Amino acid sequence: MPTQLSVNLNKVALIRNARGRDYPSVVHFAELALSSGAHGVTIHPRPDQRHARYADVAALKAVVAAHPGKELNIEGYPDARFLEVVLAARPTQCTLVPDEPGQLTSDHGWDILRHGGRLREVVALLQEAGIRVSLFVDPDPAQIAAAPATGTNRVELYTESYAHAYAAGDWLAEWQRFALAARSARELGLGLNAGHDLNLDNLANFLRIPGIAEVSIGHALTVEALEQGFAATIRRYIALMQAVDAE
Ligand SMILES: CC(=O)[C@@H](O)[C@H](O)COP(=O)(O)O
Ligand SMILES: NCC(=O)COP(=O)(O)O
Repeated sequence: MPTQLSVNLNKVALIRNARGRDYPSVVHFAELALSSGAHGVTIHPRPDQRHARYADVAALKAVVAAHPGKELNIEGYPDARFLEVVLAARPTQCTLVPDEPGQLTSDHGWDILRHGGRLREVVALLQEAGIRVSLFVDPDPAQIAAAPATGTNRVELYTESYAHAYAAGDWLAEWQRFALAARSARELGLGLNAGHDLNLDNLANFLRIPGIAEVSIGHALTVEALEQGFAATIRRYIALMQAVDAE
């Protein structure tokens, strides 16, 4: 099956929150993402709600429901508030991430060997509600080997180290580490997702690893959209101002 793209809208939400009104609208950008061919949308509400908010979950559920076959993925740390919101909305997928409350961004995968018992309980709770579960993991064969005992459907490989190596021009060893981790996951019967700092430069090479079901991409995708639209938008402003001057 071809790899699916889930567009992470956290950074759209971050800009929205800067002005205290619904502009840019996360719902509107979800519509744009889905109607442009993305298979799904992702948000990662954090406890401080500095970008995606818990209230966005239900709003996005409604948008995705209007696009049959498309998916909503909610990422986050499984504290009581997060689980309450996710269980109420029943997204297609919930990706559990081991974040600290004030964390700038996700920077490591689960230590499943240590937290497997708790993860098993949470995975079961979410699956009983019909939600597919993915666990955010480092490309570490020992952690991946521990994942099936939690009952999780998938793992999401945390790709920051690959993205960093790719940007430095020395990616082969890191790519091989991910390829090996991916193979272990596949052999254990786990579905495979990947994400963090993937972008238009590093993605094609990464996808030569077989069996990646889904990539979720947000930060770079938002910056790339800005870069690709910025000059054209400025030209429209200049043209508009010149037209007024010429009146
Ligand atoms: C789990 C993961 O890698 C993404 O959720 C990423 O952390 C994006 O979150 P931020 O937009 O908060 O950095
Ligand atoms: N799960 C990763 C994700 O949703 C997006 O990460 P990033 O592209 O914002 O780094």
